[in-house]
Amino acid sequence: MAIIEVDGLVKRYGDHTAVDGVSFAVEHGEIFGILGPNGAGKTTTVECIEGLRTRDEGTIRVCGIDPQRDNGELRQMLGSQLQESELPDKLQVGEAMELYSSFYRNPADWHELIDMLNLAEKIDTQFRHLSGGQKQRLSIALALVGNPRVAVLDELTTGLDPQARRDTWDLIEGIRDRGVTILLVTHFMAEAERLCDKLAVIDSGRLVALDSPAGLVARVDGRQRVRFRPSAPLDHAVLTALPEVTSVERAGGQLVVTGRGNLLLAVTTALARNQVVAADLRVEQTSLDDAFVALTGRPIDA
Ligand SMILES: Nc1ncnc2c1ncn2[C@@H]1O[C@H](COP(=O)(O)OP(=O)(O)OP(=O)(O)O)[C@@H](O)[C@H]1O
Repeated sequence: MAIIEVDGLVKRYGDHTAVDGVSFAVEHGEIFGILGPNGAGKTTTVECIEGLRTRDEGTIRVCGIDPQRDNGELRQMLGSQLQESELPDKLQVGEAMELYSSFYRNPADWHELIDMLNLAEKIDTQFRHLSGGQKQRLSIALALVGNPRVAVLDELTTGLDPQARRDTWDLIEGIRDRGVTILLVTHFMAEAERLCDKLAVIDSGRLVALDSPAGLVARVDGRQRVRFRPSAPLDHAVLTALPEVTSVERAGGQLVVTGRGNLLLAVTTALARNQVVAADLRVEQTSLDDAFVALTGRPIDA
């Protein structure tokens, strides 16, 4: 059963159409990712879902509620991650949890949440003295304190170091296991691939694909990359002439050959014929990054 339904969403800022006819449905219990480059319209989309922005066209339902019509009821169902600037510097962790609990009819046991998020030792610590990772964990705790059916997490792991990011991913999976549906905004491929059951890929305000990470990769499957360091200068035409090869690029001292079929055999045979040895040879399979490039024509961070 769909817990969030977005149909033909349009949002304009003056002459600029930030979201241009986006439609998707999020099923109960999913981790649903909205993936796209900076400025694609991801935050605008989720803020329309959260009832924080007024849409220009289309319909939205969250647990059957129109966010624009019944915002009070929506607040009881939906937990939003706070932006860092929204908490006063001197507010202590325990005080923040107590305050936010008071906003809800049926709050969670915040002490239990604080334990789960590994913040028990920080209950008396002021917000300004928390590390980046601790602030993120507190913002997740605050998003969950109302016992929401849906949690919206926007750029959750931006600014975290790799270990804190992986810890946060484990945490998100734990929250989903408690039955909370998660709407996750991200521009990290690894995060999308690791966490999301389904992804809406948004580019320039439009939905360009709606699929599981594996489904997106499968669309461009069959494409491979062979990467190596040639032992001697090599005319690229030797490789581009091969029917298996679609492109040859230089990356530092390496050559990156993209293609299909038995690419490895074709490339190594051509190199041997030209008395070139391939050092540090690696074969890379298609990733979500490749799928994104195939869908939008450019890498996500371009
Ligand atoms: N309040 C606003 N007024 C005018 N333009 C806005 C406003 N908010 C966003 N925009 C513009 O709308 C477009 C979409 O912005 P949005 O923040 O939704 O993108 P995003 O995909 O979340 O980007 P990011 O990853 O950088 O946060 C951008 O071009 C942005 O500059």
